[in-house]
Amino acid sequence: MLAEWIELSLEGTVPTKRTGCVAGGRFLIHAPGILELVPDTLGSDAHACVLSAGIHGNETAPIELLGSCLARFEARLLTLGAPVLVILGNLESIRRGERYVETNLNRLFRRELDEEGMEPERARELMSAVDGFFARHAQLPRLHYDLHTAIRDSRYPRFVVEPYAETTTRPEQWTWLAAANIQAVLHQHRHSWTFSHYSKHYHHAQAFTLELGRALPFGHNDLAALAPMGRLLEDLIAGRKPARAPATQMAFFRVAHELMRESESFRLCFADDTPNFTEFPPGTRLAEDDKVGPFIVDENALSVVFPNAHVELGARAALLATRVEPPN
Ligand SMILES: O=C(O)CCC(=O)N[C@@H](CCC(=O)O)C(=O)O
Ligand SMILES: [Zn+2]
Repeated sequence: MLAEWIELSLEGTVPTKRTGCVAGGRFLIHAPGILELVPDTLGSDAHACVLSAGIHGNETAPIELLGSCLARFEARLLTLGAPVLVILGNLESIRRGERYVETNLNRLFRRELDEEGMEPERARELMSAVDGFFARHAQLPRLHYDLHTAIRDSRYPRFVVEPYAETTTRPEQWTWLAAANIQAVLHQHRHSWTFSHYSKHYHHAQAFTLELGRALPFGHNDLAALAPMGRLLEDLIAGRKPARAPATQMAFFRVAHELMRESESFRLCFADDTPNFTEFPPGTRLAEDDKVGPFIVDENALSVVFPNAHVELGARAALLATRVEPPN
């Protein structure tokens, strides 16, 4: 049943059997694309884990990765030892293979949200699912990995975005991520209303957006490159202590500026296929916008992440970051 859950969710089929047994516990289907796994017994290092994918519909590798973890339950190669909320975010955009349908779901995760439409409705449903899940497992440390892939190549193909919030990231997180072959970390400098930010800001969870390579259609992903990340997910699901590696093997960056698309005239002054983390020296003209004028790199070199001139008006068109020391 679990192995088929992703397919059934994408078909829009609500299974008649919404609860049942898995190795080490049971599953509950709360709504399309929202599945909770409840263990009979907690593992020695159990966290309450939210694992989400498909917040952007064209980012398929994380969906395949979660699918292979679920399939391992069926094969009894994995035993549940922690409560896990598995989420497929934007079902209609996954069906269409598009980033979003009407608006970017990953900018809507705030409790004051008053917009109407498919994505705002889904954001409210997902926020409520996360609230209920963390309330049901309040005795456990909270964790949320929101799994994505990036539009373009990257100097660091696998990296995480650490959302901005008052809660600090526990040092062990860096060691788990390093062992999972994450190559870089980008600290956000302000609130961003993404899904991982929601769990960190409102629930004080250890939370990240994980970028796991490039966005490709189903069946074209290199899951071998994600095997260490698959092992980290399986350790979390089993409630085991994950493998560790020195945090210093990752490169750390902090966002210094955010380029916003303020008008129709906005354009980036570098090639569309410029890889993430490409560094531009002082004096480089990075963007032009009739409304706010040009953006020119001042005295410190800046690395560009997620450049996209075609975002909605008022939305983020790129993050500009500087290299920083690894946390102690
Ligand atoms: O490759 C891109 O340009 C976008 C990839 C992506 O979807 N990234 C996330 C990052 C979220 C964050 O800032 O934590 C997004 O833009 O939503
Ligand atoms: Zn994404």
